[in-house]
Amino acid sequence: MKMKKLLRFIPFYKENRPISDLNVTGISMDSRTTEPGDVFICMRGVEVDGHRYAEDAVNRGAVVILAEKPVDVAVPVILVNDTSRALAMIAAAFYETPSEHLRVIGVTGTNGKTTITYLLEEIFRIQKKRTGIIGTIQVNIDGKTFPVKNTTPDALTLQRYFHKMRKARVDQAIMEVSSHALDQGRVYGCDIDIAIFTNLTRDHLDYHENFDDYLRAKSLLFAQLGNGYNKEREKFAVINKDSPSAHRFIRSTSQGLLTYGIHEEADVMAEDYSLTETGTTFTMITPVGSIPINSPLMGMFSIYNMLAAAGAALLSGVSLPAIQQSFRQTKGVRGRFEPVREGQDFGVVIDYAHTPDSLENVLKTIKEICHGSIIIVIGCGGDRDRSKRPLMAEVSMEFADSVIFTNDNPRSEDPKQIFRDMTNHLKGYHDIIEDRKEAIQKALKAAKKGDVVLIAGKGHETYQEIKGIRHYFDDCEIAREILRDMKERPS
Ligand SMILES: CC(=O)N[C@H]1[C@@H](OP(=O)(O)OP(=O)(O)OC[C@H]2O[C@@H](n3ccc(=O)[nH]c3=O)[C@H](O)[C@@H]2O)O[C@H](CO)[C@@H](O)[C@@H]1O[C@H](C)C(=O)N[C@@H](C)C(=O)N[C@H](CCC(=O)O)C(=O)O
Ligand SMILES: Nc1ncnc2c1ncn2[C@@H]1O[C@H](COP(=O)(O)OP(=O)(O)OP(=O)(O)O)[C@@H](O)[C@H]1O
Ligand SMILES: N[C@H](CCC[C@H](N)C(=O)O)C(=O)O
Ligand SMILES: [Mg+2]
Repeated sequence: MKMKKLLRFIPFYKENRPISDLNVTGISMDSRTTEPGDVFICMRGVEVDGHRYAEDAVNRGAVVILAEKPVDVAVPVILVNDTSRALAMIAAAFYETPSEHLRVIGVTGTNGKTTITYLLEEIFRIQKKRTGIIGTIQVNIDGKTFPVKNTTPDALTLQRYFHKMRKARVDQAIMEVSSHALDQGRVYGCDIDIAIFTNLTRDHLDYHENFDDYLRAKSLLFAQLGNGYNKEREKFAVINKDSPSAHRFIRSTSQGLLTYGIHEEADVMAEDYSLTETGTTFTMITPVGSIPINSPLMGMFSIYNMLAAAGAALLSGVSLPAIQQSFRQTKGVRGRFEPVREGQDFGVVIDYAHTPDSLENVLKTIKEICHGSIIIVIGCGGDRDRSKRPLMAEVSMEFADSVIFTNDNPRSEDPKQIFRDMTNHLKGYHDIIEDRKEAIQKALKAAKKGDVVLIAGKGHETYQEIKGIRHYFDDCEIAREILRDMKERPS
């Protein structure tokens, strides 16, 4: 493709040499994987500055460099104000602005993104639509899966996936949009039709300067709504009206608005709800009528997730009975309040709660259904927000009867430091067992009839990252193994 053609998507640039006929065959943002014929884009990263690698990229065959400041290389250099935005626009252009031709729903917020994307996927599948999902667990394009490194991929990978979706004739794309992604402009070149906001509570304050900065990043999704190429379809923001930050998100967008909630007056609401051991029931009130909902999903937070999904589905033209059917049939999402049943007489739940708020929600839900004691196994991830560690520990101590702190993904950190951050200020009794398998074993062996063991923090993850190495580890599989073993060899 002609470089000039790609540059048409960038409002302002300056070249140090004429590039009139220059052809590029690919885009690269990493000198380690640059290929001959690529345009190399220098990104200012969190760890290093990509401008340093311009020469390496040229040595690997890059034919032109896009940068924010002059770099001394033997090929033409194009200067732009912001390479993150330029990457997003050029990647979209290179793949023929694929999101413009897809219907795209983007979900942001601290908790509930993955769950809502899967609820929506189930709804659209019942409608016989071809779906594409991009998120924490994996990318899934009409049944074909791809592993992921980030919840929201970098701009180049993202556009490549949208392109794949177009080729697979996907009707509906559904993606999670993280605050890191918004801050780094990963979704800048995306044409999003419906943007959902779930909630905003404490997380990622290692990356964002403070809570307001975190909120500002999240609200970019709504500020950008309608900036895409497709001006024919109306765009909508779907906002949780019960969130204390709702008004900030509502104010950020000039597009259509649909609100949902339980306590505040909203367009889509839940009334007469009841939370039981087998799920939730409520009446869903919407602008097109009311309908009873009966779902195996547990807890108040699940009602919010269903309202958000229902709001976006209604805006996409799905009927109320189809939404009702989907919520009734849903199997839930891997690692989200996932029960493990091996015939034992106590409950075991695997859950991805890794923020103080999600942990509190899950524990409160268990408290409502558990007649015995609650035993929790939990840790906090390394190289992530330290400020949430004491809060997660406090929530565990407040709601559980027995607490075992253990490793999550320590990453590059010393696990002992993570435990100190979690427990230094605690007064009550708790166990610390570094080895996660041993911790799970202790919890399961201690459980009595009617108790519930919550194994929190890692959900669907099938690895444990220790000092840069990912070791195979699956909470659900380990719990099953131990439970079967306990059945065969009762003590
Ligand atoms: C902290 C963070 O967000 N890091 C992300 C960021 O990497 P970075 O800025 O650190 O990159 P860098 O290493 O400094 O390199 C800068 C540039 O130089 C280039 N480079 C570097 C070295 C070299 O030899 N040659 C070269 O060209 C790099 O390719 C890059 O373009 O940009 C990369 C590409 O987009 C991301 O993959 C990477 O995510 C890392 C893996 C990560 O762990 N991110 C987490 C914190 C994250 O983003 N999480 C969110 C949300 C999680 C949630 O759901 O709660 C997510 O969306 O996943
Ligand atoms: N609406 C909600 N409000 C609060 N907590 C929730 C909500 N939905 C789910 N949770 C809790 O948060 C955990 C993570 O849920 P989910 O994976 O859907 O969130 P996410 O926003 O995708 O998280 P991540 O930022 O890691 O991608 C769940 O295991 C559950 O404990
Ligand atoms: N996507 C989140 C997941 C955290 C999950 C938890 N298991 C951890 O490793 O901290 C993050 O990268 O912050
Ligand atoms: Mg997620």
